[in-house]
This record gives sequence, C-alpha cells and structure tokens, in this order.
Amino acid sequence: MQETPALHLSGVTKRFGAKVAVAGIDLTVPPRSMFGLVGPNGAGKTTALSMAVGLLRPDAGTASILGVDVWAEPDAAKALIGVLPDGLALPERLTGPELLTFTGLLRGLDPADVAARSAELLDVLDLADAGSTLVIDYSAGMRKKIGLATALLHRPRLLVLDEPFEAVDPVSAAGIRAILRRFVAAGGAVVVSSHVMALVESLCDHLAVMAAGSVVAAGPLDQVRGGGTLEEAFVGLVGGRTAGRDGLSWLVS
Ligand SMILES: Nc1ncnc2c1ncn2[C@@H]1O[C@H](COP(=O)(O)OP(=O)(O)OP(=O)(O)O)[C@@H](O)[C@H]1O
Repeated sequence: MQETPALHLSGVTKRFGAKVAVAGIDLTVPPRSMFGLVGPNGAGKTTALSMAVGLLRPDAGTASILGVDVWAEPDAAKALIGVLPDGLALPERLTGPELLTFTGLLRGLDPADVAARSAELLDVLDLADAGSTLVIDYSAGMRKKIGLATALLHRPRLLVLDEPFEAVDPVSAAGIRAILRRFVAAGGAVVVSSHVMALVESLCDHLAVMAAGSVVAAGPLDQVRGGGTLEEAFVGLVGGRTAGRDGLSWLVS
C-alpha cells in the first residue's frame, strides 16, 4: 500500500488576469523526502507553494498535507506545516526571542516549551548574540534564519521553504542543512525551492522542475538528472537562452 504523501497537489491552477501562473499541476512529495522545486524566474514556484500551504487560494485543484485538505481543513493542515515564504513579512518591532515567544504562544504551545525551543533554535542558527536586536535591524540572512526558526517552532511534519539559503552565509547554511537532515531523519519532509542546482543536487533526494506554470519533470534526483548533472538536465528541460552572447552588442562595442 502506498504511504500518504507529505504533500499532494492535484490539478492546481492559478491565474493572475490573463497570466496563467500555475497551469493545473500535479505534484507528490513522498513522506520523509527532501524535495527540491526548481525552475527559471517566473516559472510559478512561489505561486504553487503558496497554494500548497494555504496562503493563496487556487482557482482550481486541491492541495493536501499528509492527507489533510489544505482548503477544506485549514487549521488541521496548518498545524502540520512550517512555512518560510518568499519575502517573509515579519513583525519588525520585536527582537528574535520576542518574535519566537509571540509565534509559539499564538500557536498554543506551552510557554516552557516555547522558551526551551526558542533558546535552542537561536543558538543553533547563530542568532543568540543578536538577542536584543529588533528584527527591523536584521540583515537579509538573519531574517531568513529567524523565519526558519518560526517555521520550526511548533514541530511541523512538513517544512515548505522558499529559497531558504538565499543571503545566508556558508556557516549558517551548513547549520540549516544539518537541521533539515535531522528533521527528515526524524520522519519529516522538506520542500525547498532554490535556483542553486548544486545545492539541490547535494541536499535533495527528489525534485520537480517547473517551467511556464507546468511541471516538466519530477521524481527521484537520479531519474530527473539522468546521467549528467542537474544543471545540464535543467538547461535541457527549460531551454537555454543565449541573449547574453547574441544581444547587447551596444554593451560591448
Ligand atoms: N500577485 C501577482 N499578480 C500578478 N502576477 C503574478 C503575481 N504573483 C505572481 N505573478 C506572476 O506569475 C508568474 C509566476 O510567478 P512566481 O513568483 O510564482 O514564479 P517563481 O517561479 O517563484 O519565480 P522566481 O524564481 O523569480 O521567484 C510570473 O509571471 C509572475 O509575474
């Protein structure tokens, strides 16, 4: 018998005016997988993930988290998910510890658990020294890290992370990778969108490639990349552009 997927999208569609951002995609994230979502700018990744986690209502199709329908049972589904959205809007006039306390209590966690988990997350993510800094004064990478901490605090079963490594320094990135690996080893599943093929290749065991609102390839990493690198497979799937070579003659004359 097939296990319930960590995330399942069926026929999910979103239009913005005449633009079809996501064109009826199906996507299955297996349980306990580290799943990469890649695609060129504007492919529809953020829109698809926003619909998957209940932040954006699809025009058609369904999304479920561990068998729970995101739009029919939003509270039950959201308890299962930790989300790091793209361009995360955080309450800015709080310090990191205050933000975690606020998030934890809002989610109904025990205050003692919130305190213990917050301290550990801040330590592991190297944010403990910035304990009295307001989030508004955080760097881009620090914002990613505190966003990840808020996503992890309630111990979700599925993490959905839009560009989690963007602007994050290499030491912190290694720390985040270690956290994600432990999370999967403990039975969770992670969906990561990224433009960095080497990162997806080294971190993920499954992936999907999106282009122009559709999923053009999906499956285990080795299957999608064939015999070559993921970068080669990606360029083959989404098509290479050579404008930098052929156009812009004014720039080089
Ligand atoms: N709120 C919106 N209103 C109008 N168009 C939108 C909106 N959000 C996204 N789009 C359009 O939908 C398409 C998909 O955008 P989306 O942000 O999902 O792509 P993406 O794959 O995440 O891109 P990137 O890699 O650049 O972040 C794009 O053409 C974008 O312009």
